Amino acid sequence: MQPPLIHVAAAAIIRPDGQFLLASRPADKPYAGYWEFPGGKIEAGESAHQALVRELEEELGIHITQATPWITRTHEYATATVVLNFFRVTAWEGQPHPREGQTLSWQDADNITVAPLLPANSPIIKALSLPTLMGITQAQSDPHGFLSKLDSALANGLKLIQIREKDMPAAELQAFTREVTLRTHAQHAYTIVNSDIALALATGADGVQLTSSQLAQLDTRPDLLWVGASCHNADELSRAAQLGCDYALLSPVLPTASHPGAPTLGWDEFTRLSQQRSLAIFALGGLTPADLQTAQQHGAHGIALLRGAWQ
Ligand SMILES: Nc1nc2c([nH]c(=O)n2[C@H]2C[C@H](O)[C@@H](COP(=O)(O)OP(=O)(O)OP(=O)(O)O)O2)c(=O)[nH]1
Ligand SMILES: [Mg+2]
Repeated sequence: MQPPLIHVAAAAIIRPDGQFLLASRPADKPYAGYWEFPGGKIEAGESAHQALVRELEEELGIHITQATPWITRTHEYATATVVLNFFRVTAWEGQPHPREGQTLSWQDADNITVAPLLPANSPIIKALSLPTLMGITQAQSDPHGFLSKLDSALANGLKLIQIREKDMPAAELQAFTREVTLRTHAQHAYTIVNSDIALALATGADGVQLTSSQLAQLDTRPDLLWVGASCHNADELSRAAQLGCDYALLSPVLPTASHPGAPTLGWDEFTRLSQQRSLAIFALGGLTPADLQTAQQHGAHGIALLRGAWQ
């Protein structure tokens, strides 16, 4: 017999300081004492968002006013398969308080102090430590000048850099990657290297961004903290999820200066493609920092910027 399929809506309730709320499951429920994201089962006739609003009123006495769809993970427990629809909740009315005998705790993704977590939740905690804004380097014409732009961007809070310098000679790229990594690490930020796994490993960078052709060829996830993939369609997104990537860049969302007139996804297609995905998705293509909220409203984890990150 197939185990029953249970659909759940759950919330990463995120404060402006980045801390999020976990709750310990009350004594009368399965997995009592385990820590979870507040939420619960979607009832017949409800959307995931409606279920989330209801559950957070019932469990925490808050009324949420800003919730964006985020990551969907399926987990097989012994007695049921659970489809968890996670949302990022960033605005609410009222103070969260335990209404069902739970214990509540605000936590940092990098330093979880409660245990045990529900087994399905570790990838979600990891995704909470993934910054929402990625800057893709544009250094080829002037690597030295670029480093001072990088320093300003880091000083302004940029936490995720992707090095993508297709035309830089290998020796120069290696030195550049080491330099960028030193500077990002000094600011507790991450460096991702485009496509070159060996370079990422050799330079102490934090991750690799796989191209679509690498995605098709690799059969194991590279051994780095962050593995992302460049995706343009549903098949590539599925492949990235299968390989265990943490995130995908989905592009091109809007027209770009570099490819005028080229076909774009637009936000509707972006939403359709990114729905029900088990990994975080960044929108890329023709965006500015002001598009972050729009992207998240359409199901993105965040946005990736080329020139817009360095102005
Ligand atoms: N709320 C929540 N449930 C999770 C998480 N991770 C995870 O695997 N689950 C599983 C545990 C449960 O099997 C299911 C959620 O069901 P629940 O017991 O919270 O449902 P509910 O609030 O509607 O409770 P009930 O009234 O039906 O007892 O999803 C999570 O982070 N939050
Ligand atoms: Mg619940």
